Amino acid sequence: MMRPKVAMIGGGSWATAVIKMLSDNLTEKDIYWWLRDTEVIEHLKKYKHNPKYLSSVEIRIPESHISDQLPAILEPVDYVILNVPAAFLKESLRGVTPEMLAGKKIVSAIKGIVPDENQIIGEFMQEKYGIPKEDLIVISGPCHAEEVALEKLSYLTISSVTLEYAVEFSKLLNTRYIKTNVSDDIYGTEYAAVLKNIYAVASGICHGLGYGDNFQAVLISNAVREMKDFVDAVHPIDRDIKESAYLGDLLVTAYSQFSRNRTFGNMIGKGYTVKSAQLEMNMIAEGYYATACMHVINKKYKVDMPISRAVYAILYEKNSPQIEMRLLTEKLI
Ligand SMILES: NC(=O)C1=CN([C@@H]2O[C@H](COP(=O)(O)OP(=O)(O)OC[C@H]3O[C@@H](n4cnc5c(N)ncnc54)[C@H](OP(=O)(O)O)[C@@H]3O)[C@@H](O)[C@H]2O)C=CC1
Ligand SMILES: O=C(CO)COP(=O)(O)O
Repeated sequence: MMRPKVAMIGGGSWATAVIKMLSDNLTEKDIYWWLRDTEVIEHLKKYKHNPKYLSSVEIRIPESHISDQLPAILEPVDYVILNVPAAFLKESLRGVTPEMLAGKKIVSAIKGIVPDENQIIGEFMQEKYGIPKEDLIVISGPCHAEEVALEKLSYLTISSVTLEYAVEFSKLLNTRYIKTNVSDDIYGTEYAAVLKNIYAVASGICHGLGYGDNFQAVLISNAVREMKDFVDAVHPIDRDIKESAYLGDLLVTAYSQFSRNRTFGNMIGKGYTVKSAQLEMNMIAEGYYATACMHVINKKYKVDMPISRAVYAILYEKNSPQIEMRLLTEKLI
C-alpha cells in the first residue's frame, strides 16, 4: 500500500487517543475524522484540540479531513476505524451502504455489543454490511485513553484472521509509547473485551459496597475463569487467557482509577440508580449495555456465569446490590 488513508468514526476519548497514536506514528498516512458534533468540529479546526475529551491532546489533521459528513470521510480511505460506543453504532452508520464500505478494511476499536442485534461488531459488520471476515481487524488490549494522552507505555493487540492485515495495521499504531502484538482470534478478543466491562462493573459495585482488595482479587480470579469458559464455548480454539488482550484488559479495567465501567459500578454499589450514575458520568460505560446483551447471547451457550448474572440482576431486575453480591460470594472460590 502506498500511503495509507485511515478514517476515524467517533469523537470520544478512545477515538481521540487513537488519532494521537496514528499521528505520532512515523509512517506517512492521511487521517480523516468523522464526528457527529459540529461545535466540536469547529473547535478542532480552530484550536486543534477536542474540547470534550482528552483536551490536552494536540490534533494535527488538516481541517478539510474533519467533518460530520460520513460518506465524504469514507470515500477516499483504505481503513475505517469504528470507535463509537456500540449502543450508538447503528445510529452513527445511518445512511452508510455496503457499497460505501466495499473493499475497505474495517477496524473495530469498540468494546461492546450492538443492542437489539446482540452481535459483536465483527459479526454485525459481516451480516449488515457484507464485510468479508478476512477484512475485519480488531484493536484490543489494556489501554486507557487517558494514559495514551500522557504517553504512558501501553500494549495493544491487533487481531485479524488475515494476519498480514493485522501486521500492516499495527505498523500504523506503534509509537514510542505504544507497542503492538498480533493475533488471529477476532472473536475471542472481541468477546473478552465485552466481558471485562461487565466484570469491571461488578468490581465497582463491590468496591462501592465496601468490599476490600482481598475480595476484589477473588472476584477477578473468578472473572477470568468465567471469561475463559464463555470465549471457549463461543469460539473454541487454543488460546492463552493470560495474554494481555484477555486477562490484561480485565485487570486494568477492574483496578484502574480511569475505568468508566468500574466508576459506574462503584456508583451503583453506593446506591445511585442506573440513570443517576449515567448522568454523573460524561462518558459511556459499555458494561451496562453489554450486561443485557450477554444475558440474551448466553441463553444459546448456557455457560455458567455467576458474576455476569449477578450484575444483570442488579442493573436490569433492580435487585439489591447488597443481596446479589452476598449471594455471589457463596459461589466464588
Ligand atoms: N476510553 C477508553 O479508554 C477506551 C474505550 N474503548 C472503547 O471505545 C469505544 C468508544 O468509547 P469512548 O471513546 O470511551 O467513549 P466516551 O465515553 O469517551 O465518549 C462517548 C462517545 O459516545 C458518543 N455518544 C454519546 N451519546 C451518543 C448518542 N446518543 N448517539 C451517538 N453518539 C453518542 C459521544 O459523542 P458526543 O461527544 O458527540 O456526545 C462520544 O463520541 C467504546 O466501545 C469503548 O469501550 C476501548 C479502549 C479504551
Ligand atoms: O477498555 C478499556 C481499557 O482497556 C476502557 O474501559 P474502562 O474505561 O471501563 O476501563
